[in-house]
Amino acid sequence: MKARIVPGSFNGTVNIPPSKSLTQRAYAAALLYVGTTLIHNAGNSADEEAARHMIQQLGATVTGSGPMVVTSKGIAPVSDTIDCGESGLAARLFAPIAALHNSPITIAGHGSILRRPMEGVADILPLLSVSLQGFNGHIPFTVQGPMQARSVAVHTSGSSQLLSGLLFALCACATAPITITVAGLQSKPYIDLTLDVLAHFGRHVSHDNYKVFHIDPARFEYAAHRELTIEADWSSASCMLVAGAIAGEVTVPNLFMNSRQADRAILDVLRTIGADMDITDTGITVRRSRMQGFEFDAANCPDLFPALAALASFCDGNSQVTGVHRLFHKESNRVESITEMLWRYGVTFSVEDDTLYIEGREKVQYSYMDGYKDHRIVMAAAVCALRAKGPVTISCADAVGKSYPRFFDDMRLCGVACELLP
Ligand SMILES: O=C(O)C1=C[C@@H](OP(=O)(O)O)[C@@H](O)[C@H](O)C1
Ligand SMILES: C=C(OP(=O)(O)O)C(=O)O
Repeated sequence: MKARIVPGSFNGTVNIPPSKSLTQRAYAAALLYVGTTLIHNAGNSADEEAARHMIQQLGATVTGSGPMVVTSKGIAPVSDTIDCGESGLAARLFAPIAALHNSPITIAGHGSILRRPMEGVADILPLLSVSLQGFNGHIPFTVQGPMQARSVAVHTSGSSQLLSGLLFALCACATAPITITVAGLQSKPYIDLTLDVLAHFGRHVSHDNYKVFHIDPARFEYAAHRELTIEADWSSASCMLVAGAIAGEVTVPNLFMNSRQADRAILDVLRTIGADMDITDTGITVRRSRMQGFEFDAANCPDLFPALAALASFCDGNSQVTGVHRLFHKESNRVESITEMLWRYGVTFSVEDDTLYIEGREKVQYSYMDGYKDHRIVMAAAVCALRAKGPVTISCADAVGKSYPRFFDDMRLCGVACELLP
């Protein structure tokens, strides 16, 4: 599917969907801890639905059309394959979790996840007595436990997601104190989210400055009342806030300002560049204004890169976004997809070492955009289109379903003339 967007103003109120990172973690926790868990405001993007199906394949019952009611007796697989869809987090979260069980379970998926490296899996899981079959560095592969909890050392420079999976799995099977020693951790806020969800379920894990994580079952508490509400998604919000900042006025009522989500950092960027912004009890409003070029290190919030590239394209002067090395193994190679987007829009940019340099301008060229089958590229390209010199067509527009299925509906609600074409 393609999206054809006519440039124009973006004005309105947008209710941002639930955080997919938190929804996926909530499903993992609800599976692991025996009993019933109520998840309010769970998201329904493709990645969240993949996580929901995975816990069902691992034996949980999920019912409910409002709050999700998850009932679990622990891991009791009803299938020998669990399917992560295209979700990197679901693959890396549920591979160690599936390995808690003694039957062979294959982690399958489709699309871009088949190319994304599953770094650490072959180094770590066998040390925990998990056997691996058919592992060639990528999905699909088969794990067979039961995992034996032991202290391990993990190198995580590519992705933090396997560490999240290990934290969930080791908290579920540790019977004595153990440690996970971590080198090269990036995307630290995502580990904070993991620790927050574990703590919500009574599994308190401490760490020494993200280098050594201490899991001590003596510190665990029984979480009798298990209910949690998923915050709105700052990653999805970042695109809408940038759209307001460059093309009109947007109000987002449902964001949690003290969130620990990585992409809440968009707020710091908007403040730094002098965006016209009000934050009140009822939400955050951002209006189009002149904004200064900025310098920002996005290594810990890599999903912000596409939206930041869109924002920088309309700031005065030059901007620098560091952390390019975090972009190679996402749904697309985002160094390639972001720079191609900038190039097609006629924006002057360069990549030097780990930094993307962008020179802002008043308007961008209109063009045919390759969405790279990557939700964040499609959304960033759609936002830039608001300030193009003519209509823009973006391929693979349906990719937005991975995190923000209503993205184009919300654009239309904000007055954007946007057509979806086969
Ligand atoms: O744990 C998570 O929810 C995520 C962690 C990040 O990945 P990396 O740890 O691979 O950077 C992020 O890019 C991804 O979209 C979601
Ligand atoms: C990279 C992303 O997700 P994941 O790694 O979970 O597929 C993303 O949402 O941008």
